[in-house]
Amino acid sequence: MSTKRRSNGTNKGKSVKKSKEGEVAVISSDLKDDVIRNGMKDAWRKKTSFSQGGVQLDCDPFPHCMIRNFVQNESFVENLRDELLHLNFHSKSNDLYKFQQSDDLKKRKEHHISEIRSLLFHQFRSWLSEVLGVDLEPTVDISCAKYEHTDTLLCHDDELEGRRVAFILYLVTPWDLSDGGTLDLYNTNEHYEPVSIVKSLLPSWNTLLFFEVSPVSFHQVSEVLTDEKCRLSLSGWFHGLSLQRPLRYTEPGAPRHTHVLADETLLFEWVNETYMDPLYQAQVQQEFEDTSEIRLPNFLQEEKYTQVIEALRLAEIQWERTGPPNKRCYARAQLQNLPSCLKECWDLLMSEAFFLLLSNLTGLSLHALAAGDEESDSEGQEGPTDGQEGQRDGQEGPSGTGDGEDNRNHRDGQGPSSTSSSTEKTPKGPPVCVGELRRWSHGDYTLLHDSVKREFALDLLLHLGCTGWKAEFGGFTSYIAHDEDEELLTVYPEENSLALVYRDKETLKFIKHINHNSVQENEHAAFTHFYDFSFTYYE
Ligand SMILES: O=C(O)CCC(=O)C(=O)O
Ligand SMILES: [Fe+2]
Repeated sequence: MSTKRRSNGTNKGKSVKKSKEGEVAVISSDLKDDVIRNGMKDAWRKKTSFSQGGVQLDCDPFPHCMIRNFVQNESFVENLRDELLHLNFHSKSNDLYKFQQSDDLKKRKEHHISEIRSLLFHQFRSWLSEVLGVDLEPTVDISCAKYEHTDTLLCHDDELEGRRVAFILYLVTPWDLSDGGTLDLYNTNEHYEPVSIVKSLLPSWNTLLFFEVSPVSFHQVSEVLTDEKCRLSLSGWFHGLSLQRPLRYTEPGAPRHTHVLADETLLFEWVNETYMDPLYQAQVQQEFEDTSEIRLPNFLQEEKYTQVIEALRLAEIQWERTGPPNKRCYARAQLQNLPSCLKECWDLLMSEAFFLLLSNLTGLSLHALAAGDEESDSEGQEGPTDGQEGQRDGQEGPSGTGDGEDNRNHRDGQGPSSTSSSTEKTPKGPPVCVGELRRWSHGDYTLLHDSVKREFALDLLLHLGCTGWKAEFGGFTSYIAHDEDEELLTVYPEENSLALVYRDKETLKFIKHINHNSVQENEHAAFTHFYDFSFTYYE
């Protein structure tokens, strides 16, 4: 990446510096034009489209507006870009994003940065306030972001108390669709949940985009695919009275099942006999009780493992895409027409004998015959990885977290079940489980979110078809402590290895976005996706 973009080779030393420092940012003349201002006002009120000069408003799927040549003087923008590139950048990565963020720009004294800050939060804010017919506070909320190869910011709505209008000023060299990094806008369903991308905007030099932050303003920065260019931008929010937010929709939890009565021979046919030895089980249990996690390599017997892999690769499995995209994005096998061998593996994981095996391996009370069942009480157990209290979820695990540090997480922590359930005791019924057979490939992920209950649970992951998979591709399961950025445990895909993790109510998990490296660095097409059986057991 060159920082010398369109630099003027004829200017020299001191004189350049001096003229740079005196350089004033001049806002696009379109924003001083009464016809445009009135046209915009009218269109915004009616939620219709408007286009004149460099200003273009579109209200589908939610109101957003592009202003081309936002700063009139080109050289100012070039110098601003150079100034920004000299800042310190910090790598940011969690469930929702991977990118680099600059030092805080609120108080930076550099000339071009202070100039653009003042232009945005004085001149432009007053134009915006008038056009939108809303009071916008002088609060300065701005940072600089750098997205490079495999960086992304997944589906989110920007909603956070006080944010009223989001803006992004793009400072990119010519950008193509094939470079990735588009700003994708989602439509929403009757529950205000994002459904699919209906518009993709290409970033372009000196173009400012703004949109209203609302319950339906779902968007993402798609993964940057170019490894030659950097997607540089200034972005932030104008603050004002937030729009009314409807109650967040709570998904119905996937139904949980008690064990199925299956012939015990299933267990002996399928599971590596090492794990059937009571002495070995006792050792595993000891380790699990100490660490709340364990990996059991070569879990399926060789013959069964080979059959499963063949079925996964060759058989006709009906995969359905999961959503909504602000929560999850991967393929899930439909159970109705699962090939018999996979159905058998599924039955194994749900069988009474398997519940007993898990009890013996973990010391949890998943079966009446498990030792110590009477006195064991999940509420009293040390949590998996951090020993804190409280998490319960109804679906695949995660619950919301705040990211107070930089406000990029865009979750409000106000899900209907986010606080109340953490101290409640769950009435005990028989042990139950819920499971999925999933396929993971480029672009897939799960995100932390607020709308799930928190509870103690045993997670089981059996990875298949992932030989050659690298951590840098993503696709690993990350366990984190609620309300903290601290990573507690990472489960990397390992071939035919069973991972067991006992989590408490405060432990959340997500699957890291699978990036472009998974396609680019894999010579073997077979490695571009992998599978897992993902089950959760509740005492
Ligand atoms: O850079 C963009 O196009 C959008 C950035 C964004 O959505 C955010 O920072 O919240
Ligand atoms: Fe955003």
